[in-house]
Amino acid sequence: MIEVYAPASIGNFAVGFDALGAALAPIDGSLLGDVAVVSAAPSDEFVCSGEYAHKLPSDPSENLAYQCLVHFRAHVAPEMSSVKLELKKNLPIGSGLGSSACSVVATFAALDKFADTNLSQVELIELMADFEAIVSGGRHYDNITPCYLGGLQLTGDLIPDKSIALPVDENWYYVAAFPGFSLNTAKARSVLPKELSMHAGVEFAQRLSAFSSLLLTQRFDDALSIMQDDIAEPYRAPLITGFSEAKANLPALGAEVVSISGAGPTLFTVCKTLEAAKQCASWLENNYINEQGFCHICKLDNDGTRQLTVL
Ligand SMILES: Nc1ncnc2c1ncn2[C@@H]1O[C@H](COP(=O)(O)OP(=O)(O)OP(=O)(O)O)[C@@H](O)[C@H]1O
Ligand SMILES: N[C@@H](CCO)C(=O)O
Repeated sequence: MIEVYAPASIGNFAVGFDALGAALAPIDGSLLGDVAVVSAAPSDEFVCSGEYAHKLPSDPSENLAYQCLVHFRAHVAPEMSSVKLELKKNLPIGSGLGSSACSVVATFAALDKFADTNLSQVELIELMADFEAIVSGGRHYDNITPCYLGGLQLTGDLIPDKSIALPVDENWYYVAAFPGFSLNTAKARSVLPKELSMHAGVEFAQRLSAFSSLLLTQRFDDALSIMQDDIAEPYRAPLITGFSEAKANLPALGAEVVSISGAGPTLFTVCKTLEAAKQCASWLENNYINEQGFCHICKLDNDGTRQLTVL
């Protein structure tokens, strides 16, 4: 039996729309992500379990994880024996935490291990991106690659090996708050302008390249000073109840950055101290999340997708 865990991720990471993503690890040691379990079976079987399984279509053919199994058998490992695939759906749907990416990455990584196909990093990333695009309203790598590789990833189709890891200040904390309602990624992409002005495009390129260079030269405070989302946030903030209020209140509590995680509605902050992170988490728990929501103080998950057990 192969059991693989795939962590939640923050797509865009404020300055890198569709181009930056960061994997999250709650500091309390809990796992924030999906798990795929693959084991030999007399015939193919799919089970979806976990806290959010009931939010997914009951028909296996509509579940991305099962679709990955069908594709893998047809196009990657036709000789693979029959398997039981269990997806433990531990991330909320439409959360802004890379939920569909977690299911896809965990499933393909588990199948690659089980079938001993030893796909390359690029082969796996391309497979994963193909499937995540089915439901996300566009092909983007900024959940897939941080989820798979861990850390903060500068990622895209034109990038060598599809992704480059960037360093961050290891002292940074990330508070991720899922408010308890969903926002469909495809809907959140539909409200974005189809084109950028020359000025906006140049400024986006300047901001992203400067941010990346400042991280690579360990100028972390300077990187934080330009970490803002001028591309998606202005159009998506109105879709997220409470976001503007959080953005107005959290800096006074020590949030260096407040931005939308991926396509939302989860928001995240970057804090330099644990005390500031705790203050922000407390405010968010009292003002941003409902009874279905949650808030985690995190560090980056530098391990990415990994096996939990091999039996
Ligand atoms: N295993 C799966 N995990 C997540 N979504 C799935 C899965 N299988 C099918 N879906 C469908 O894909 C769509 C996911 O849409 P969307 O991309 O908005 O959310 P998400 O990927 O779950 O969240 P996130 O904003 O964190 O990326 C939903 O309609 C959901 O029903
Ligand atoms: N980068 C994509 C998805 C991130 O989760 C978006 O913002 O639509």
